[in-house]
Amino acid sequence: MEEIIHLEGVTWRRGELTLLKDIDWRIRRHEHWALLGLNGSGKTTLLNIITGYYWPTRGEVNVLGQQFGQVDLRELRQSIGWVSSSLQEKLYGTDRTQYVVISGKFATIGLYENPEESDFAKAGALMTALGCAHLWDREYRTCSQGEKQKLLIARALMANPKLLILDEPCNGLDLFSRERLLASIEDLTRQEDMPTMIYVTHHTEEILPAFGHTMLLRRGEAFRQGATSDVLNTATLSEFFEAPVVAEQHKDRYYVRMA
Ligand SMILES: Nc1ncnc2c1ncn2[C@@H]1O[C@H](COP(=O)(O)OP(=O)(O)OP(=O)(O)O)[C@@H](O)[C@H]1O
Repeated sequence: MEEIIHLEGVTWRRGELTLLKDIDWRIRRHEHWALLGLNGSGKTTLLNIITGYYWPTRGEVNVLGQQFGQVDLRELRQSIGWVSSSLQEKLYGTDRTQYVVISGKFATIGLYENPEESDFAKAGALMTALGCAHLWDREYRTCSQGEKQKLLIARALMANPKLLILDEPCNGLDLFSRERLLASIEDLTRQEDMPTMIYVTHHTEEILPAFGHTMLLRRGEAFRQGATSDVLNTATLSEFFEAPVVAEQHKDRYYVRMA
């Protein structure tokens, strides 16, 4: 399966409102994408379409080679990891972090199955890869926001997803926690057997070089999409934000300021 996502003409209406309009999007395997848009631009709505929680009013949705309408969505969702802050609130604060991670294999909040030796080994390896192995026996509630995000990514990877959605993972992080989390994500993208990733954000500077493609979403429309280096420039972003901005490149990342 070479295509991870293939959307054609996806439109989603709610009453009088058109919240997504004619979205075409094609993501190939191992092609990591950034999805950039301001508040209310439709990012979460689009993710809900991809994960089958919303049904498009019009258009075709094919995810992981499966055409929606002919697929068991619960089964498909087992191959998609969606890391978002809303999950953080649902987890049990008193659980040890190792169980928070391992329970990702079973997609449960709390661990009710007997994990195997290999599950502990895998959780340990993932936590090491994300730089949070030292938290192994800690209560989840005692971890910082940045640490929790790393644990949630490890948790999502326990299920061997083919698609990993990182939904604004740096929200609420200070500059240094953010950079530590981004460095861990960058490390992951370099490892073999990692899923194709979609990184959702409001901020261009969070888009790592590994996210070689970017879609700009504005008022439910795909304003521009393509190679990140072609999309994140002063002219395109000024038009996109409808405000004069300057995009500056520093170490293969793009920083935007008001002109
Ligand atoms: N079920 C719904 N019914 C009506 N309107 C909705 C529904 N879900 C989302 N919206 C509206 O659709 C628009 C896009 O919302 P969405 O949450 O997808 O944006 P977003 O890009 O994820 O925003 P943010 O960055 O703030 O999370 C918003 O105006 C929102 O109020």
